[in-house]
Amino acid sequence: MWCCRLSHLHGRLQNLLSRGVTCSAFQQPNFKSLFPLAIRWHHTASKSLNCAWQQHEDHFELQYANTVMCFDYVWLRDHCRSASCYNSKTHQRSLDTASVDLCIKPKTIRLDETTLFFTWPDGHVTKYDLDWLGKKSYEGQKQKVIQPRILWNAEIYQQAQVPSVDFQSFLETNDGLKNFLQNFLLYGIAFVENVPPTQEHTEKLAERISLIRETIYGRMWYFTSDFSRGDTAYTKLALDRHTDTAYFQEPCGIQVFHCLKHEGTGGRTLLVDGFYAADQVLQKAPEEFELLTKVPLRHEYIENVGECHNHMIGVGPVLNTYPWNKELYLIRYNNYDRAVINTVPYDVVHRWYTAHRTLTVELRRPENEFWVKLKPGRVLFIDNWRVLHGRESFTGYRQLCGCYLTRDDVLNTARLLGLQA
Ligand SMILES: C[N+](C)(C)CCCC[C@H](N)C(=O)O
Ligand SMILES: O=C(O)CCC(=O)C(=O)O
Ligand SMILES: [Fe+2]
Repeated sequence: MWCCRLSHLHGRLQNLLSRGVTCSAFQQPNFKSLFPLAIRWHHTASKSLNCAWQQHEDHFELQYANTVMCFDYVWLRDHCRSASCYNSKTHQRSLDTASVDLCIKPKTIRLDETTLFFTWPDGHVTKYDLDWLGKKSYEGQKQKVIQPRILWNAEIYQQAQVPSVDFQSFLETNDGLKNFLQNFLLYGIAFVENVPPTQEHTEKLAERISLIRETIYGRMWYFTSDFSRGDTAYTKLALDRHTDTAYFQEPCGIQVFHCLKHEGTGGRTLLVDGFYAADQVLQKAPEEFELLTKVPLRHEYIENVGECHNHMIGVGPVLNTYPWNKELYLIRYNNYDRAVINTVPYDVVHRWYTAHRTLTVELRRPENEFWVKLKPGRVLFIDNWRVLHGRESFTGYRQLCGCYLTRDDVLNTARLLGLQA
């Protein structure tokens, strides 16, 4: 067959899938499938368009803009943007995909300028713009850059001199908000300055970019070292680097911290870019990185203090990557809240501990630690899916307020401002 430029993963997927549902027509060799239309290439008249296509037995192949793309026929029918298949006002599919014959093939295919026309056996016509197919295809999106990020250690972050955004400009201008979000997306942390040191003003900030995620800790939280809750956060003890709410099925996306008062010593905040550390693991020990993406873990929060009774459990690997491009999108790292491991046998457990140690060594390198003293007026936003936080032990009276944000809504705001998120 001509179209052999399938990625490894894709190849394996296809093997797997071909053992599942296949169309009987493909299994019985007939004259047509022995002599597919492979030799009959269709070229566009204009050389400048640089487009060629051919109709294979089980897929449509398109060469356009220096990319070879292979499309499944059901996919081509399913993504039809005609008025009866797709509501362009709501951007929702109207077509019932289950009504599409899984063995569907177009009756005819025609290219006119930059539009491909597929006529289906029932006479329905689907039009595709070549650029649209180029952008939306598997092969096209594989080439697309992943979320732009600047992975950092303390030196990289400090040298970058990332500016903080002023409270007023954050609240009142789209540019202020956009700059803030751009930095937040790039580094996973961002600061707002000159915020009046009250819970109400902190809440206003949060609401400017997102919905506040209410949790067992409340909507806005306000805490001191009074052990009002059954967690070390509510003490004066040091806290090693961690991500919060690893014990939720979906850990909180963003954490907001505003230190309203501290009369005492210590209490500095530690920040570590988890993606930078994970990337070091990927470079040095790729099979350990892989294992950290594979072994599912439980994290657990059990609380019985005063009126507070909670038992939360979240399941997922330490490193979460997208299966199609291996991009890391979430790290769950909380050694305090990690529950009993019993999801894999003992030999895998041992390899997992080795991999976890490698990651921990990276996370603990002093050069990866960025320390800041939170002060009244300076609000810190942390991407809790990427950047770990911790704190130094402290003395005296210390008041912190803040909240969690829903990640979807922060990204929504970023996209509406024209940012890639
Ligand atoms: C105080 N505040 C509400 C911010 C967090 C409390 C959560 C602490 C928990 N061990 C965790 O890491 O998720
Ligand atoms: O007290 C601090 O600075 C942070 C404590 C903490 O980790 C948390 O509240 O999530
Ligand atoms: Fe925390």
